[in-house]
Amino acid sequence: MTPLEHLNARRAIEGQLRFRANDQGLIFADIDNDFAQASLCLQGGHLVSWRPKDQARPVVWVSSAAKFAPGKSIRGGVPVCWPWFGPHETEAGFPAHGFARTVPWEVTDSCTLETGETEIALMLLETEQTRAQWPHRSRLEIMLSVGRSLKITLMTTNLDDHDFVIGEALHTYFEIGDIGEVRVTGLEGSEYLDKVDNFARKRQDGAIAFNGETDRVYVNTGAECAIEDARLKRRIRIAKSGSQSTVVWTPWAEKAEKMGDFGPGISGQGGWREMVCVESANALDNRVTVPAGQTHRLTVEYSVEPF
Ligand SMILES: O=P(O)(O)OC[C@H]1O[C@@H](O)[C@H](O)[C@@H](O)[C@@H]1O
Repeated sequence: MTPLEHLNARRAIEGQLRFRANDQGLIFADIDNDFAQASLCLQGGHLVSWRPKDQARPVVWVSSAAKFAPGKSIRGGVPVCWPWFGPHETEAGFPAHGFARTVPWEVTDSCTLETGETEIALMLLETEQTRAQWPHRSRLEIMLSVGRSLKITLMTTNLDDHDFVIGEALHTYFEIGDIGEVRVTGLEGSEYLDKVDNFARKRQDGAIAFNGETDRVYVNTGAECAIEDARLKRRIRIAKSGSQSTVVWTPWAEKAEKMGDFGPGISGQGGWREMVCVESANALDNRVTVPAGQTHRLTVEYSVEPF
């Protein structure tokens, strides 16, 4: 049996969940149940897409130019940023947003819930690279429940005899009609660090609308957010727990051009216009101390309603 056949024999669910490999050897879990379709790349524990069946367009966006290759991060989906967010504090050579999104994970469980939703759980596999960059004994797990809503829990367990500090994010790319026509609500009055203005501390006045590169870490907020999308006539709700930061990011034209993997988009105006990242995080002021022997959980739930 090949590893893929073995995985399908142990963890596939007839009519709901099947594993496949791409031409680069990456393995994906494809989920199709009564409520939604989704695809998850085992590398990075990275959900690549999610479309509830009552939606014509996916809710989790992935670039048509995304690379699906060993050791490469995927442009779109739900990258798992861990055990740090942004650049590493002291080591400039370590990858931005940590290593979790580019290393192999393994499937530890899969099942159908009583509701008919599909649940899948994965665990990050330690490698020489992860041990060199993270010299603490820990276990990182992700649990996804795919249905009309999408629930994700990221679980960090400290297996060491000392406390450690993590930064983390579920760096979700949401699909939208056009960046010029959406508003993000829920962060009114919150304090943020503005990454496009040298991390200046500011306070959010009203809902967020976009007319240029935006890269903000809202701190000390566990608030539910929503993306109001006038063009796709839908509101995406983002509820969370165990997360005190929310990152809002759009690269806009110039940065997207430089980054080079946003694709032309459905409109042909640039894929970057059809996504916005609203990331449930613990970053900067809100990095988390995980005491020895304890588990920290970050949970999100995404749902969609007419707008
Ligand atoms: O290109 P990456 O590493 O996936 O990061 C994308 C963006 O991720 C956001 O979370 C950061 O705030 C941005 O500064 C960054 O550009």
